[in-house]
Amino acid sequence: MISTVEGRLAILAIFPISVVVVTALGRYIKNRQTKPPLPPGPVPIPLLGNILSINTKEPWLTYTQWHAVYGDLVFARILDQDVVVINSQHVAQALLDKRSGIYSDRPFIATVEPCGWSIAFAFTGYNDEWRRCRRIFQQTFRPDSALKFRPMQMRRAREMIVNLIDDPQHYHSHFATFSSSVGMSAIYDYQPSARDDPLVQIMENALIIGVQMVTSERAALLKAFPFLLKLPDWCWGSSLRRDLRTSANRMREMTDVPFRYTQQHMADSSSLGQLSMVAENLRRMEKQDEASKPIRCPNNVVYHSTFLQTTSTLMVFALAMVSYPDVQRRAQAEINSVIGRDRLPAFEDRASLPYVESILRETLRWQPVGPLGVPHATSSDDIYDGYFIPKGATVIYNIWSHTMDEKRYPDASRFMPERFLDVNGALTDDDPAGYVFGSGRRGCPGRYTVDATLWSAIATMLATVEFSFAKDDQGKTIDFTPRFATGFNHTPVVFPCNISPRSHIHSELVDLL
Ligand code: HEM
Repeated sequence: MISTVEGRLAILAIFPISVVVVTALGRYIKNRQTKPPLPPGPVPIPLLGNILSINTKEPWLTYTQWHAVYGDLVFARILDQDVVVINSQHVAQALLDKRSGIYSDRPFIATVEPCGWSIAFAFTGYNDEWRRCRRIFQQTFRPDSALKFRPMQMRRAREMIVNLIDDPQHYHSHFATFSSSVGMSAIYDYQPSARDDPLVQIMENALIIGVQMVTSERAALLKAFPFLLKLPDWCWGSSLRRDLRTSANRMREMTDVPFRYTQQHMADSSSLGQLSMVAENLRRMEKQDEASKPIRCPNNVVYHSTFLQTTSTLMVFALAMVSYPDVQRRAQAEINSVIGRDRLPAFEDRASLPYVESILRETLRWQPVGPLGVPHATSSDDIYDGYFIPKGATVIYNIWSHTMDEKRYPDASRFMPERFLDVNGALTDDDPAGYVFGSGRRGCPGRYTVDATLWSAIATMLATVEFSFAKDDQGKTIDFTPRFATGFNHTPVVFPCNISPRSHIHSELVDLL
């Protein structure tokens, strides 16, 4: 009898359980039927996802291999994070540009806050704070407004030549001084000294460590194992925490010191600060009585971008000139025939120097300094080309895969500016600026400024100096294999290089620089 009652209870219990199971099963089947599949990609392993198959030092190489196997849109997992890799310019335009309302957020990067980069608006989510910062930035750096920097950019480029001729061995340092002096002038109206400037050093020290910390792969590690932030200094594995702390302190210094400089100099002189971004905005805010926070936020990233990206691009240029002397000779011949030898290139000559222009394009393509740009994130679910892209996915734009696309750029690992010229020597429509600066609403707002900065430096260097392989004490060429520092940036490590003034650059001309 008892067993019959239990049996009836069991039958009664089975009913609600079956309802739950059937409903869940129904939902699962419905989801499978209504939700399209995720984009193709490598099979993840439990908990770790695909992290073990990613080259964490140069992830763009892995993503480019995936491109060959899975196509233009690849889905992967880094630990518990959904990741979508965009491998074609066409897909980047379709998603980052045309659907920018969905694709303009930034992912949570666990290292950004602890390493002091949260004030950099490049990492801010797609929100009102970002809009405010971006507006401030655009007011100073939009194409027509950026024109005002041109005389300063050219002046700085010529100063760099004097340094290069004077002290060629430290060419990297002169590139860095040039890049930061353009940035410091544009942001703070600060004029760094030609060498060992204290503010430039503060900036360099802060960035060098920060860029290693904010890569998606390192951030995923901290997100998955947040206890790494709590480890005591003596414990194995605490180096991440120590590096983050050092970075945060240096970032604070890097934000405050030059900002105070501009405030001080605006107070001392009414003429100073007229052209810089901070000064322009301080003035605007004095009138509008706004809080000062939005002024500060874009500064760090401008430092980062002008300093690291510009310096890295000039390093790529120097590497190309040493490795491909024919290219250098052809560019110098163009400059000689268009400008002559008695004066230096000016922005007005730009349109008449297509080969120099093609060198700038090839420099951006050959070794892109930001091969993965800055990651985006989706703010809602999306369906593209029959594939489901979930809300909250990190979206990585793999710029490297375009630059190395053998169909578009045959012999892609070779530095070949001619690929951007047609049979008549005129520039083609293919300009890597269309992808190396990212895409959509978060695309690089500094691109017009940096385009002029790079052109002024490259054209002036080609007109005045000669890059060649360095020689040892016995006069033998020092051969080397290029090495690259990686992290957020991809930048050539300093290599042996000889820089000498071109034969017609005599001392009087140098004095005129
Ligand atoms: C060769 C030099 C440079 C390269 C290759 C470069 C490239 C990029 C890329 C790929 C992005 C991410 C775009 C995206 O999310 O889709 C970016 C963002 C950004 N860049 Fe640049 N950049 C360079 C120089 C500069 C300069 C000189 C400035 C400042 C004057 C600058 C300011 C910024 C800012 C503020 C952002 C963040 C935009 C946002 O999140 O809304 N960049 N840059």
